[in-house]
Amino acid sequence: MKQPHILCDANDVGKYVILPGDPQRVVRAAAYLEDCQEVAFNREFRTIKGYYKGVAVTITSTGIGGPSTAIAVEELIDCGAKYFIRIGSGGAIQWNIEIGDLIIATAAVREDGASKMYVLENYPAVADIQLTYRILETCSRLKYKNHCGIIRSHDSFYIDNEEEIMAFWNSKKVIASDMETATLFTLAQLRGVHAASILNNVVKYEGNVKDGINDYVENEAAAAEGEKREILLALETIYSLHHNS
Ligand SMILES: O=P(O)(O)O[C@H]1O[C@H](CO)[C@@H](O)[C@H]1O
Ligand SMILES: O=c1cc[nH]c(=O)[nH]1
Repeated sequence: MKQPHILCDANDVGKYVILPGDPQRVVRAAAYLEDCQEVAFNREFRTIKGYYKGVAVTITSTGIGGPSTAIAVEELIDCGAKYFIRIGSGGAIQWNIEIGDLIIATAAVREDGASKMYVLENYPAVADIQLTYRILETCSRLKYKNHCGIIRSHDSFYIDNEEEIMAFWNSKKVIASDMETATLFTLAQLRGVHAASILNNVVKYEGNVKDGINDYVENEAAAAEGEKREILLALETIYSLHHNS
């Protein structure tokens, strides 16, 4: 039976799933797969399947935010998915993180609404330790610069008191923001599947949040390189997992 939102069934989805937010990132990731085909594209949920060095991989976009991520993850689990690696974009909140650097989340502050519908706020949103460790090992083998730590997942991209919030989380040593990881981690723990999250940093501040942000710096080439790296890191991790577990 096809799932109502992702429009996939068990024949379309493998054990290993990569989760970008953006449906266009699915298309860019397809370039790294062999025998790749689009399985479905409904609303924000675009799914492709193919092989990376002979290992079956599914890639599904979650759209932006917790609600659509929860829908995608629930339906993918129903189709048989067991391992999830988010490949997102994020905004650094520590100033040593450059555009295109990879951020590997150990846990996420639950500022999302979706995970709160599942379980109390004091339940932690933590990454799967073994999967995350394998990502870190793969990252050092590929010699990709990375920052590993706690991130925060929020629900509102545009807010009035953003600098205040950034300064607060900066002081708590939280390293980046995104909008999906907390929902993914919470749900994966509750459903007994494995989840990890890699973000490509797309934001660098001019000035310092504590003294006032002057501007955001953009660097499209570095951001594109970061995206390429997070795709390859996820694929190489899956390959390593498949052959060594
Ligand atoms: O690029 P993706 O994976 O969508 O991730 C980030 O980008 C979106 C905001 O622009 C949010 O979904 C945020 O988490
Ligand atoms: O600053 C950013 C950039 C990407 N995604 C976010 O949630 N925040």
